[in-house]
Amino acid sequence: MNTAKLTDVVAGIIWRDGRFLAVDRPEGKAMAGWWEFPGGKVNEGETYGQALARELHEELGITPTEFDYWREKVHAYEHATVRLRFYHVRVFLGEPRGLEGQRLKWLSPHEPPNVPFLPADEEVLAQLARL
Ligand SMILES: Nc1nc2c([nH]c(=O)n2[C@H]2C[C@H](O)[C@@H](COP(=O)(O)OP(=O)(O)OP(=O)(O)O)O2)c(=O)[nH]1
Ligand SMILES: [Mg+2]
Repeated sequence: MNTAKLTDVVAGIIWRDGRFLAVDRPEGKAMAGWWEFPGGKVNEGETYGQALARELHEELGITPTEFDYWREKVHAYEHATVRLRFYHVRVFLGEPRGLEGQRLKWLSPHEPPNVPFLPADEEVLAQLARL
């Protein structure tokens, strides 16, 4: 694995009433049509927490106020290897909206998602179901 090309990504598992928020990747993005946890690439000079707050604000218009780091997942796609850092977001301000044209779904961790999640997320979903 070429770690020189590792892309740091943060993603939020945003909880409400026992469900978490899934979004799809809109047309025009790499891997459009796949579903994921909201988030994105960490910018230079940013902490992970700052990156998470910025991405959730840009993509959903919410401000996370209580979140905890959960786990990491490294996955090699053809175009890049990503290091995903997942955070449980328990409290946030605002009502999530798909500001980049994403569709939103609140999913139970104990039911099959019935939408195609990005390959890196499959094992993460399986672990969520066991929490
Ligand atoms: N946000 C997010 N990205 C994921 C997940 N699983 C997964 O493999 N990825 C990958 C897809 C992308 O290669 C990368 C995230 O990059 P991105 O394109 O969404 O980054 P971004 O939001 O900063 O978007 P952009 O400004 O670069 O368009 O991580 C996930 O659950 N959430
Ligand atoms: Mg993103």
